[in-house]
Amino acid sequence: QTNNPSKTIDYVTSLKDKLQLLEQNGKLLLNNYEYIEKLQAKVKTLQKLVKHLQQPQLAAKGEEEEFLSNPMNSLSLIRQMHADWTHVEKLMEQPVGQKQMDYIRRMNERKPNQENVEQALVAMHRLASSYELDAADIASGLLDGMQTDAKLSPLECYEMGLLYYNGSLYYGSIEWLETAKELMDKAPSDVYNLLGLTRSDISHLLARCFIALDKLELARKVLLAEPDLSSKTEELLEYFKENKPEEVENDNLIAFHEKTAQLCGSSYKPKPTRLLCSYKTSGKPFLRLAPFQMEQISHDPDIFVFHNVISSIEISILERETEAFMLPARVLDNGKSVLSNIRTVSSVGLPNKNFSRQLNSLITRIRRRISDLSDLNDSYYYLSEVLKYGFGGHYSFHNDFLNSSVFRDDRVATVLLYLNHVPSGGGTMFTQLNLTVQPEPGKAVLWQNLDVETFDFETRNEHASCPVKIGTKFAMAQWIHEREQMFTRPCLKPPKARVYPDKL
Ligand SMILES: O=C(O)CCC(=O)C(=O)O
Ligand SMILES: [Fe+2]
Repeated sequence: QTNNPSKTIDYVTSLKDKLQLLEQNGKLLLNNYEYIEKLQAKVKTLQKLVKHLQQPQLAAKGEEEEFLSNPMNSLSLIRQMHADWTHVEKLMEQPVGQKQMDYIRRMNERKPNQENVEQALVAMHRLASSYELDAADIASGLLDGMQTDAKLSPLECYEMGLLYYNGSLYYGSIEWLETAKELMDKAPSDVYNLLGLTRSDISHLLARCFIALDKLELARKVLLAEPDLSSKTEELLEYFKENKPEEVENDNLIAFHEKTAQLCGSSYKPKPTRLLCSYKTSGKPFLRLAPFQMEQISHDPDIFVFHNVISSIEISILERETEAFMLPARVLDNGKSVLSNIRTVSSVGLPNKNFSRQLNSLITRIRRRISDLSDLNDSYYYLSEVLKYGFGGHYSFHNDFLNSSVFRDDRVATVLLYLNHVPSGGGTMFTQLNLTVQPEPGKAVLWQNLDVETFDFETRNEHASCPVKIGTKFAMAQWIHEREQMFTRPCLKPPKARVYPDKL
């Protein structure tokens, strides 16, 4: 399916993987229509036969003796009883839809697994918790003030409730379970039953949440209101009390920066500034020919935004050619790169020897442009990354400096280049500056990770990627290192705050 064998399926981020799911669902549907047709054909044949075999019954009704005294009727009945029912039996025994059954079994291997579902549930949790959204709103398609025509069914709401229950977050669980119940009551359907969820399953778990919170009366009320459970209420309560769930901490359900809703949410408005927009023509000589539109969005620390840094053709080449190489991104933890729920994005490091020459040379051109706009020197052996965030995808607040004795050559600045429009969410928020930059294709934002003069850590530029609400976020990050600046930007004062351990 892809030209990179190590590519893992990512249903949350990758549109391609999601499209494939939709396609598979379509194929399963067709397969099932075929199965239903086969079943119907069998039913029809059986009906025809049975109707035929009903004839003696109809003819004899009320006049059985007279009917049987007629030799033709007797012969017919004897023959029919001997032979015809055997045919019916044979027909009944004939298997139906084997081919379709084999198909659905074969498709099992390609279905999302429990882990995939959990990832999607956690992504939804990230949206709910960072944007302070209600379960009922989300379920009805309302995402942070934006009404969409998508909805959740009681089945998904129940799964959310279960996720929180298993992470010992009982209030969260109760909210989702109550939503599941309301949805079920509003539009009752035996489909939910057939798919394995009954109203009493929900009440059951709800009561367990109340017991875990020592709210016995509420638990009793829930059980008494459930026809299937009411007679067993006291018994169940006893059992739940004796078998309270263990306290479990699920790292995936971490709390978010308290400013996320304010800085990333739909009500965020940038503060008016007196800062200027201009064309950047100074610096590298090439800028006199092709200046960048530049906006200063923060002063002390200085943060700049540049427009039209990359063309839509270049963006589509980047997108098309990097897709197959994207893998869940890692963060540095004590010098080691590890997977972590503080950064949920797919990425690929650049340049990459597996890329085509065309792509690598495009990346070199983009990096030269980044170097031009930032007045900083870059070198190909420093990392940059193409990033793709799916729904709920985020990067928790952090600084980009490495502060590690292993990497003494620290990151002096970051340029983040946005490659698409994100319909909702996905901004870059500067948590201490109360500032959020919203992605737009071709827009770049430049901030310093080290103080311009002292090369000390610029902690005020702590930032985060807002969880994506709708759509995906596609971007490229370029971290620029201090060593390359050695001859153009001498360190005026030695960094004071940077204390590295003596030994590597
Ligand atoms: O995607 C963003 O907005 C921020 C990304 C970022 O901070 C990083 O990758 O270091
Ligand atoms: Fe960062």
